[in-house]
Amino acid sequence: MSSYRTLQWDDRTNTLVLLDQRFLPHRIQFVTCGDEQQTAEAIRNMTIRGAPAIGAAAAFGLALAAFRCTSSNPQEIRERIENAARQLASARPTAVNLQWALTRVLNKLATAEGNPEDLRKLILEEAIQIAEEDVQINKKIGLNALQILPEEINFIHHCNTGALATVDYGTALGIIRTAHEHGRKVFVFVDETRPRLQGAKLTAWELQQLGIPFKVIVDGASGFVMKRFRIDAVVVGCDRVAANGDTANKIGTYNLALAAKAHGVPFYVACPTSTIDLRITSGDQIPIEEREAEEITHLEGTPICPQGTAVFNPAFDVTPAELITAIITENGVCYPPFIHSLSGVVHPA
Ligand SMILES: CSC[C@H]1O[C@H](OP(=O)(O)O)[C@H](O)[C@@H]1O
Repeated sequence: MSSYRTLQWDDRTNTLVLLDQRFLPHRIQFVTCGDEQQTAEAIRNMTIRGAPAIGAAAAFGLALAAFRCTSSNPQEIRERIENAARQLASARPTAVNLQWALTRVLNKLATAEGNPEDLRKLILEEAIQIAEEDVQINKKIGLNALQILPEEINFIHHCNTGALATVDYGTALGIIRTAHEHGRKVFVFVDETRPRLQGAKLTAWELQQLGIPFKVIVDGASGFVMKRFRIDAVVVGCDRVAANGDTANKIGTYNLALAAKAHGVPFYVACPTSTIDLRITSGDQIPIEEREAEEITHLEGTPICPQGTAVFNPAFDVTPAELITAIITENGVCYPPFIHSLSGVVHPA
């Protein structure tokens, strides 16, 4: 059984078991996905969320499609998997890791031969490989960040980018964890991150378990925190980085970057190179997911707005490259001009 922090493949039943993040931190419960449709719905409703995590889940969703296809005709299995990839890719549009993981599995399938059992095994092995690599990549991101962080660091962090947003260990929260584990004196101001409160619910839960001191703040307090306290760095994750360094991340990141610029606080983006999309030249080309109004008008199911209130609920925003100090990847730290430094880490020599 391949078991990780956010997901595991049950090889007795050939199903995908997800830690249901919608009920954390107060309820630990799981969702079992039996096919690609259930996996796509789990990604869309944020049972599992976080760019690298949904990429890995989508890859396992293709394995589910292969195992649920009982045809003995290899071509029919290929068709089922290709249809499954389209269904999974449509679950959430912003995080490029979804497309990246699906494309990686499809490319593997394109050159494969063999009977249906061979194809099922190959796809599952590729999904497991993607998951295993993600954990190692996150640890490398953390180690690369150490070279640019001081001995004592007060962070502001946005959303959740820890083990729960990845297969394990985390990206931006992985940097915070690595600094802590390497003896740096770390403190974190945790943006609660409206409307889904990934910071207040998930990041707080992870930091408590890691024994890292923190305080939760409302998103709008970050500027005042930079004015009132010594903040050494803002560190965030991301969902898609354009070739010029413009970065899509959880809504509120752009405001945070503006406040950091105004206060001269370094603003770091952490990401695996799979989140860098060199196919697009700028952040204007990044699709921004809009989610349902209830995420804003309700809190834990209780209405907080007058009935019929209209909302604008983009799940992400785009931080322009000029507000970003550095982008920290598993292959190194990228500084402006990102148009050159990013291609160096995506295609290392
Ligand atoms: C490891 S980066 C995770 C990234 O994904 C989050 O979005 P969501 O919770 O909607 O999946 C957020 O943008 C994080 O920065």
